[in-house]
Amino acid sequence: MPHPTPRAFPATRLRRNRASEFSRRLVRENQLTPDHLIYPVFVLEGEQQREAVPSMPGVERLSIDLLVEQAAELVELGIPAVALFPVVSLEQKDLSGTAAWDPDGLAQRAVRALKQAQPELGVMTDVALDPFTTHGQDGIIDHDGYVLNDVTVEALVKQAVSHADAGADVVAPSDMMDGRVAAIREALEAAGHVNTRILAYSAKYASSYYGPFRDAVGSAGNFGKSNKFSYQMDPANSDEAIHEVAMDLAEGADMVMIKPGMPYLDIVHRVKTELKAPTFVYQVSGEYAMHMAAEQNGWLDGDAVMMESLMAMRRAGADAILTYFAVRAARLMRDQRR
Ligand SMILES: NCc1[nH]cc(CCC(=O)O)c1CC(=O)O
Ligand SMILES: [Mg+2]
Repeated sequence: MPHPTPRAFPATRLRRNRASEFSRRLVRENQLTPDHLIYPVFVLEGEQQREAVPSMPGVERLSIDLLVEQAAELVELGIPAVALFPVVSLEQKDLSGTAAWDPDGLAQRAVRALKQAQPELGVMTDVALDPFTTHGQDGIIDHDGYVLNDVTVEALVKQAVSHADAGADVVAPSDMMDGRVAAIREALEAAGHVNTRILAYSAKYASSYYGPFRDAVGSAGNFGKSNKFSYQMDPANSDEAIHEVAMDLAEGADMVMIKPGMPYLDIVHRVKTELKAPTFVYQVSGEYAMHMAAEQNGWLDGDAVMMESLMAMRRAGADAILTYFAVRAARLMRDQRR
């Protein structure tokens, strides 16, 4: 599209507005504030437990008591929500991930503790079986290791309802089974949870950028050399993402997610412009790890590329961003306002 009133140089000098900070601010087309951030956290059993994740410098797994302390800072910083990822021991895992819908499971207890301590902080839960299966797949497998769709959906429904029963504000199926949003929505309605939001990981790609996350939740070891190609999307596809998102919206999703982030911003842009629904993006563990590695080597300015990467997601059309940088970015924004 040509500019509606094309004018020639020197009547137009595009550098004029860039000449001062005040005019750069006035013509800035996109904003990034703490309102746009969601903080993913890894939850551990026990008390006063804090474990570093080596492939994610600066990220720690926390026991519920320490997570509750962290939640106070999130509220103070103006971050609207957390996304919980439980880390359970191998003894609690089995072939079908039955610990996932235990009403007193780690995620369910974490939800209750957070909602009690910080009622205004939105709590999102991950609906998928991978933290709870011995094989590390997101669903229940047959003898050949194929993840069974409809059997898995039944398990996911139990998991999602148990999260809502515990007080989760948003359940976020990240499993990529077909039909799970409709099934979860129906069960939530039947259970009276009419305002529980569903954030559907609608276009989740079979990405190698998830490596550090699998270290963090301890699903990597069991997972070994297998992959998730039979349910997560092929990175070569883009129309298919529109199809996935449209279906999840039709099934009752309130918000949709594109994942990973920076390598998939074309998808974020298409989804937002074509479907016009609340569109979130996940800056995943591998993206975080790359930024941190470059920063620690002195190769990139960490704060600057962090903010640039987040703004790029906003510019592409993301309404909110799940990012391990949420706290660091919100602290930086607070300090810059002072
Ligand atoms: N349900 C699995 C899940 N939920 C979030 C992530 C990745 C998040 C990240 O890399 O930060 C994954 C990884 C996977 O599909 O194996
Ligand atoms: Mg789908």
